[in-house]
Amino acid sequence: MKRQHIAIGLVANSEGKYLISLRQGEQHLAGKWEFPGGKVEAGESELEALKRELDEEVGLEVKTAELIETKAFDFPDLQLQLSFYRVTEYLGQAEAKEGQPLRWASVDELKALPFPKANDSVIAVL
Ligand SMILES: Nc1nc2c([nH]c(=O)n2[C@@H]2O[C@H](COP(=O)(O)OP(=O)(O)OP(=O)(O)O)[C@@H](O)[C@H]2O)c(=O)[nH]1
Ligand SMILES: [Mg+2]
Repeated sequence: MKRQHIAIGLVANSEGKYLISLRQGEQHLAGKWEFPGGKVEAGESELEALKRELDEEVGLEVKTAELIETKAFDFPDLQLQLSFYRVTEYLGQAEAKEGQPLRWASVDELKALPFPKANDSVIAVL
């Protein structure tokens, strides 16, 4: 099985709250909250994927981002390599472009909401 690379964006607003959305329906890990992001496609860098995914999912234009953590995470049927980026500069107003529930959450809220297991360590350092 091939390890799937995923680029994920941590976007904070002026109140220090982070942008999250709810995984739904048919999606892997439906019912969990997540930071916007998705699969790095062939020929794309992680940063390019991060920019494309945040535009497609939440309508934000990422200007600059810094890698804060990368980790491998395995499910029985799926192997992931997750790269978490802190988005340091962006343009636009967040909107749910794929109809997904979208909200801003404080760090305390992040700690209380259900996230995929792979997110534990990155939430802990916020
Ligand atoms: N976007 C995102 N994915 C996460 C997070 N944590 C985590 O384990 N994942 C996992 O990483 C994978 C990301 O895939 P995705 O479903 O967002 O990919 P995508 O946007 O390209 O979706 P698509 O397949 O609908 O085109 C999923 O298996 C998801 O469960 C997170 O915080 N954000
Ligand atoms: Mg996605």
